[in-house]
Amino acid sequence: MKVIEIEGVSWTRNDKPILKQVDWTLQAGEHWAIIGLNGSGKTSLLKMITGYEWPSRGSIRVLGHTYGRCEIREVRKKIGWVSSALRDEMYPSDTALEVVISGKFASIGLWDQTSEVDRDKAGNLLERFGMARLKDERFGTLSQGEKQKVLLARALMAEPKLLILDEPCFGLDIKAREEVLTDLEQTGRLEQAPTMLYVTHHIEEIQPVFTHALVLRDGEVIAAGEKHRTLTSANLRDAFGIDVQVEWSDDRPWIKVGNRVE
Ligand SMILES: Nc1ncnc2c1ncn2[C@@H]1O[C@H](COP(=O)(O)OP(=O)(O)OP(=O)(O)O)[C@@H](O)[C@H]1O
Repeated sequence: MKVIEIEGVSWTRNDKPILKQVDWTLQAGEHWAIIGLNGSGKTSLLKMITGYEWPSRGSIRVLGHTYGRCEIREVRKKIGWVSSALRDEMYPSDTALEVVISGKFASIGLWDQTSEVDRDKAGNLLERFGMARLKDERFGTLSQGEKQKVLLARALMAEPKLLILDEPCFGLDIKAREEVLTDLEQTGRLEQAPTMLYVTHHIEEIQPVFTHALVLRDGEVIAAGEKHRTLTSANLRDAFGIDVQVEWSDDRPWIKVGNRVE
């Protein structure tokens, strides 16, 4: 099954081309990383996938629904969203458990009745990420890394088919970052794992569970496919405009930086 099918998508704002003729298919069973510099169009592509922006040209099909011919709000219920920005959007006085439960309703704060089943499920998700002991702590008092784990559990509460991770490790120290990455690795390997889409400009965050990568430069796809074939020194030099060398270690790519390429 195709999870995302993007055909000939271009997006222009104020005469500025932001996405240029993007073609991309993501099949079930694959987990993708989207790589590109600041301003290369990563967030814009995510907005197309979640239907918050509309392409100037081309077609978008997500989880079998063609945008323009479906109820996008229904599709969004199957898409989980985790970003670093979400850390600041939750109510600091809600407990970690309440924040996780709110994922069921895709709401900020808890406004609906919750059941014993919801509380158990949220508790189990926190436990999966080693956070059970913090379930009654106020969200605002948690560390950045703990908040991000709570937000991952929150996204999984609604059992999404597609999980979008938009720079989830932004602002985390190396220990917290590795903990969140380990949780993602574990999530992607679950039997009922959602398809994961990880957006970053730090390629060393691409865990072994990610199978494919799409490299963007100035709104254009310069490489897309199996990660070892796409995350090459040549492609990343092209994408980043500096001399870089990629080295793989334990199936993770690491980057060494040389001189600027003109
Ligand atoms: N709604 C909009 N109107 C006009 N320009 C926009 C709009 N959204 C994005 N852009 C521009 O499109 C380009 C791509 O932005 P986008 O946020 O998609 O990049 P990005 O790869 O996600 O960058 P970052 O890593 O900094 O988040 C940028 O130059 C940005 O200023």
